[in-house]
Amino acid sequence: MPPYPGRYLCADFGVMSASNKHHEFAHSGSLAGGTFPIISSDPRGHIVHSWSKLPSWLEGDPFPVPRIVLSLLIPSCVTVSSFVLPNSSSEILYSWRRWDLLLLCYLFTTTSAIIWQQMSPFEDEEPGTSAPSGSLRRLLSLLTPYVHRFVIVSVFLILSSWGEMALPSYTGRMTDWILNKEDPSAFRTAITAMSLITISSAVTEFLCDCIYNTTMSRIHTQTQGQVLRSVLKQEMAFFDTVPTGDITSRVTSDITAMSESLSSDLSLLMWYFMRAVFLSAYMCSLSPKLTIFTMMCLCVITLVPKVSGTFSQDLAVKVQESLSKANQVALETFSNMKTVISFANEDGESQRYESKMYDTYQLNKWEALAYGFSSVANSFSSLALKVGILYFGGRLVTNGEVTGGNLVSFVLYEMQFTSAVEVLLRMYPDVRKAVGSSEKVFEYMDRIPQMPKPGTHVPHKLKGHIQFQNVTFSYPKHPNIAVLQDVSFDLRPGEVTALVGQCDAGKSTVLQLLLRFYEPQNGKILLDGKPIAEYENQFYRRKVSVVSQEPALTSRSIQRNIAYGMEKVSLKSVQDVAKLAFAHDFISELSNGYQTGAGQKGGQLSGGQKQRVALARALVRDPQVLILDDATSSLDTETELKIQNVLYENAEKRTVLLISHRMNTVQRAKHILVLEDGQITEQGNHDDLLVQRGSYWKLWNKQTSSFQKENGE
Ligand SMILES: Nc1ncnc2c1ncn2[C@@H]1O[C@H](COP(=O)(O)OP(=O)(O)OP(=O)(O)O)[C@@H](O)[C@H]1O
Repeated sequence: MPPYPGRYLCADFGVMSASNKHHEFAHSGSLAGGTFPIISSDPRGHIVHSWSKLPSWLEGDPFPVPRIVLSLLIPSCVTVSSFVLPNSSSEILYSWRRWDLLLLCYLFTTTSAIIWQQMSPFEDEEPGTSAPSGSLRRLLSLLTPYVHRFVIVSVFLILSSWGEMALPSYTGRMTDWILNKEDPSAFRTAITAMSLITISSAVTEFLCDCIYNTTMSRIHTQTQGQVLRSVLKQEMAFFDTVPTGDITSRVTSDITAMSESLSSDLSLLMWYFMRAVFLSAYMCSLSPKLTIFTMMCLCVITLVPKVSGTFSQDLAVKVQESLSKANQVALETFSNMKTVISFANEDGESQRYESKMYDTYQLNKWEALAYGFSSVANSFSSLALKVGILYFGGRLVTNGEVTGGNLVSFVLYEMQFTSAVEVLLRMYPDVRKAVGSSEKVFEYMDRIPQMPKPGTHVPHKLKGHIQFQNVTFSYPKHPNIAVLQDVSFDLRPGEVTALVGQCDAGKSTVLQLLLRFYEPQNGKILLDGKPIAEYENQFYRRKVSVVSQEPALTSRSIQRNIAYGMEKVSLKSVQDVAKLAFAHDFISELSNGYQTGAGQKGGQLSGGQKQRVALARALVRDPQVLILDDATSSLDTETELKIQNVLYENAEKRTVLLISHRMNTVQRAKHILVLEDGQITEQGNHDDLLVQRGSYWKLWNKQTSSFQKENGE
């Protein structure tokens, strides 16, 4: 099935079919063992896949595997010996004195125990990671909405796989007819039937491929959108702790690897599983003994890819992590190009990138080695299987247990089956690798944001009265450092309140809490008497607007930057707010006016221009609460004064919080809060605070004296 044709040209067997049956076998083995996933989330929001390892009647048994293996020992030995030593089944029960048989039994027991151990699923120690089989099931769950299409695909799949059995079946029959010198017309009929069935099989395969691939493309697109949506819903702490390179790599390359696995590997899995079912059924009808022997050999050789696959999957995860670290360096460098150039650190950044890439190269070498090793190991085990099957098949022929024609058919089926296994063994590590890629994607997709449930409150009228009540907060990255301690204050409607303090006092943190980027550990933040978390998100973000010191603009037109996040805003409204923010004049002078692109991160505008565009962007929403975090720091004194006038003159319309380092911008504020080491130490108006001769007085004196010095007064 495209994009992987699903047929392999084997030198010795001609065109052979491949199968993913082994993969399915391994997982159905774990199901047979009574395992099933339990999905829950830990307190940090990570999805945890845990596994109930054994059925309830076996839980609490400290030695379940040896016990089960020992109980199966004698029947297993009898079964094996019936193949190896014909007519000795009963004899073996009384032959424990024979060292060779005893050795054979223990050899079988050990092998069974190892197989059992290997097939039991992994337990998740790490929160947020899912077991490989869990990921596979999760991959399959993506297909659920398209179940009706898969029903059609399955029907075509069955018909096509069944049709493929015609060639070996009719070849066997023709052999019998030739050997028995039967009617030549029967020979012609057989050839016609065989051709018709094979052509029908090819047509159904084509239809199956078309439906399957269109469905898969749709699933790919949807998954990519789902992951991005899920990432965008995460709380700010997630973006603080997870590097941007990591997130980008998950949303782009990991999803591509995962969808490739869905479209090629999963298609192979389905296709060849069905084929293997038909092959084994036909083989069983011809010689049950030889079929059982083939299956038993398959059980043993599945160990090889299982072991090598686990190793290369671990390596694949490490390579991905290492690559994402290198990407992070490149991303950081490109986004800070001006800093890199101004400090002439191009070589330093190149070296940093090269050193990360060197780490990836080292891991890649191990990965290549592991891949080579697994290929060789798979080839050897496949060779051993072929020899074994030919040996026992030959014995059955000489014993006369199957007819000549049936033997030919059986050998043809068997060759398809073994070559399918051979291809499967070769691709098994790749499948594991793809499943490995999907683990992190699902980790992001299933991550529950650590935020309270979104609120629904949408009042008709909002006054804009903000209250901080005994708020204590530390950033998730440093949970032991309280950035705000027991902070209480009011931002009253119709007033400009200023927040001042030394660097690192926690001023911007107040803003971040107001914007609901983080949740305080203690205390409440209320808007008109209701906790801010109870307000509907869109409504809240429209009513509470912020302009920061370094506003982030996007690479779209200035008009669209001002109207960012709003659906229908006329050019006239945009121009009106731009005039209020004293941005209209400079925008009109640009080559394309409001349609001029702002450049990446607003890079084509100066710091002051960016701040004015950001102010217009906040004002266009007509917010009830406006927060300015050093928002005019890059403006010249004259423009800053003009903007201040606008704010103070329109103060009665809304609640304004002014965070500033420049003391001259805050002195007109009705209420001034002084923040020191995360605590409000003084509050009042400018004159009251100067009289107190406290921290505010010191800050004021410091700035005015340095201003006087600068002006030579
Ligand atoms: N995302 C974050 N994760 C961890 N710690 C942070 C984070 N943001 C700020 N901090 C820390 O919180 C403290 C207060 O920072 P904040 O930015 O609120 O101070 P500020 O008063 O606004 O400083 P400035 O005036 O220099 O902007 C600082 O020690 C800072 O290192």
